[in-house]
Amino acid sequence: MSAPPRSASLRQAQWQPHVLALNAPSAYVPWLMEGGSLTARLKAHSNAFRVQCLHQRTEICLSDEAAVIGMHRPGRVLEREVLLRCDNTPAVFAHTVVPRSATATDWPLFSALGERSLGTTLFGDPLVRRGVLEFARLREGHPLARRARAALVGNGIAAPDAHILYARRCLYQRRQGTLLVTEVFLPAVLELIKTSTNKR
Ligand SMILES: C=C(O[C@@H]1C=C(C(=O)O)C=C[C@H]1O)C(=O)O
Repeated sequence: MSAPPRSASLRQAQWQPHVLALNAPSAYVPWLMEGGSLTARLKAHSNAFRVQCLHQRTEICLSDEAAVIGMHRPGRVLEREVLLRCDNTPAVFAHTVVPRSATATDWPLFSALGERSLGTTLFGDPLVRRGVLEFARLREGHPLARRARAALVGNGIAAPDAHILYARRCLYQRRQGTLLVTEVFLPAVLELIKTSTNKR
C-alpha cells in the first residue's frame, strides 16, 4: 500500500501511549504526564487561572477522533475549544468532542460549561471513567495545531515559532457517553513556575 501523500501525513498525528516516543523536550514531560486534573496543575503554577471559551458548537469530529469516541466515521459532535490562561497568558489549547448521540444524562454539565473548567466536572464525579493518555507531536498542518495558532493570533498573540506542538488526549466515559479531551501544550507553558501560594 502506498504511503499517504505528504500533505496527508502533515495533517495527521500518530497517537501513542508512550510519552518518551515523542522525544519531546524534557520540560514538557511533567505536563504531558500529569495524572490528575490539568486545571489543578495550571492553577498551582499561576496566580490567576482562566478558561477562555473559544466556541462550543456542533461540528464534524476530526478523522483521527471518530473511532476513539465510538463512531464508525467522522460525524456530528458537540465540540468545545478553549484557551487555558495562566496569569492571562494562554498555556494550553484544549479541544473536547462529545458525540451528538450522547444525552444530557450522560454529560449533564457539559453543554452549559461556559468558562468553567471541564476538569472540575470530570474529576470528582464517581460515574466518570478515565481512559489512558495518548500522546502525539502535532505538525503545523494538523487541524488542532492550526486552530491553536489561529486562536493565539485571534487574541493578538504571535503564533509560536515551534514547528511541532506536543499534545495529549484522554477518553472519558460516563453512563453510555464518551467524551474525548485533547490538550495542546503551548510553549508558554514551559515558562510557568510553581507558586508556593497555590494549592494543588
Ligand atoms: C480535563 C480537564 O479540563 C480542562 C479544561 C478544559 C475545558 O474547560 O474545556 C479542557 C481541557 C482540560 O485541560 C482538566 O482540568 O484536566
